[in-house]
Amino acid sequence: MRYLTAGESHGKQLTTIIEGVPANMPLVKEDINESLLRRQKGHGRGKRMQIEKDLAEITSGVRHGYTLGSPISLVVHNDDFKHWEDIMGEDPIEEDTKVKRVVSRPRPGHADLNGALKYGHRDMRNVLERSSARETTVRVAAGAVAKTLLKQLGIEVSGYVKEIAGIRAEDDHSLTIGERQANSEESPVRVLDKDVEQPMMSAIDQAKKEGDSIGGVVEVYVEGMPAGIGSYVHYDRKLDSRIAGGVTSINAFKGVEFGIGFEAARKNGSEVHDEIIWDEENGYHRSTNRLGGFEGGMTTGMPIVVKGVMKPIPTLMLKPLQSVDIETKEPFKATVERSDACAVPAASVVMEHVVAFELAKAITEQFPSDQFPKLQQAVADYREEIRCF
Ligand SMILES: Cc1cc2nc3c(=O)[nH]c(=O)nc-3n(C[C@H](O)[C@H](O)[C@H](O)COP(=O)(O)O)c2cc1C
Ligand SMILES: C=C(O[C@@H]1CC(C(=O)O)=C[C@@H](OP(=O)(O)O)[C@H]1O)C(=O)O
Repeated sequence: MRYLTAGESHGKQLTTIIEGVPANMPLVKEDINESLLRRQKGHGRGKRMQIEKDLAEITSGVRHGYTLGSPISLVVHNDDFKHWEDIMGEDPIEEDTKVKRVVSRPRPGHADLNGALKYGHRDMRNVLERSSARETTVRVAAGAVAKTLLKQLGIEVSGYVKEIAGIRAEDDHSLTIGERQANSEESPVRVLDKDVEQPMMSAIDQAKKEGDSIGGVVEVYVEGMPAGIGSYVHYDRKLDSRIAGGVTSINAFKGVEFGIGFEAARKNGSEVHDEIIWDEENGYHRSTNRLGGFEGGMTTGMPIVVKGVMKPIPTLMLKPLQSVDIETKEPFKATVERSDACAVPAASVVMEHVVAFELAKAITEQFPSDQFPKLQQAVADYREEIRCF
């Protein structure tokens, strides 16, 4: 499976084309829209989310509720486009109108300056429209298709917030994945630990009041992946590496950890690795899951636990950072009309879907996947084979 996305933040629409989804898999647009709605929620979002109501239109690849095996294309319209039609339209405009609207002031922390240098855009709107995290809408839509596939193979993926502005949620290891999903859905900051919900919300409100922004850490938890998915034989088939690449490709994500992550650097080997045990009912498994479900680029069959760190939002409402106008070379301090103060809760939904896509991709590479019922059978057979191995 693979996908591409197209679309600008204030353009007409966002599009994704997903290739490689097996034929005859049940898929309805409600599966996708539920995910899109979840991404829009979360305390700390700015005014844009009040304008948009993200809904996916399936424009190809699905017929009567089943996939065809042909590319699936999904479209999400930007409701904000109506306010930007004259700026974002495709038709040529008068030269003097154009000059007045040029964005010549790169925002620190964004793609603006580097993108302008690379593509030669003197109007940095040409960069910022595409580099915006608005694109994560259709990444979530593609991930929702992946989640639908995984769910029907008994694999569940859940994303939630672990930390905002240094306030950390305690992990209750007894929580099932169903409880993780339900609890995060109920929380305005998508956190499982109720004790930190209010402090996190207050930290977001404080940052908003000060016109500043905050970041955090999100976690994705996966249950039901059989052992041995991915590969050790080549760098580009290692599944943990693909997941890490996917996670750091999300706007504002700066790092990834599996299991105890960076903490492993401060521990002895005896405190890091997971001992192997076996019993008749479950086959091979581990007494601990400190490595977060991966060894040698492959799943161990234990839950996958992966964290991503999101930097604070770069656009600051009342504390604009210094930059340089590329036309005048004069320094300036950027003023803005709107921005999110914290998008960590929304980003946990994005990461959930990005991880789901990598997992579905790995599964469809490893098993025959032209026809969904055959894929289901192959995965079931493999589960039995490794249980008895
Ligand atoms: C869900 C989500 C919402 C975001 N909202 C904003 C925002 O309102 N304002 C902003 O300046 N950056 C926002 N960002 C972050 C920027 O898109 C990102 O920092 C920028 O594109 C530069 O990319 P980089 O941080 O990965 O280098 C958001 C990111 C995500 C994942
Ligand atoms: C539109 C979304 O997020 C946007 C991501 C974003 C950025 O710079 O990344 C900037 C803001 O856009 P605007 O300037 O239009 O207010 C966010 O609202 C979204 O998540 O759907």
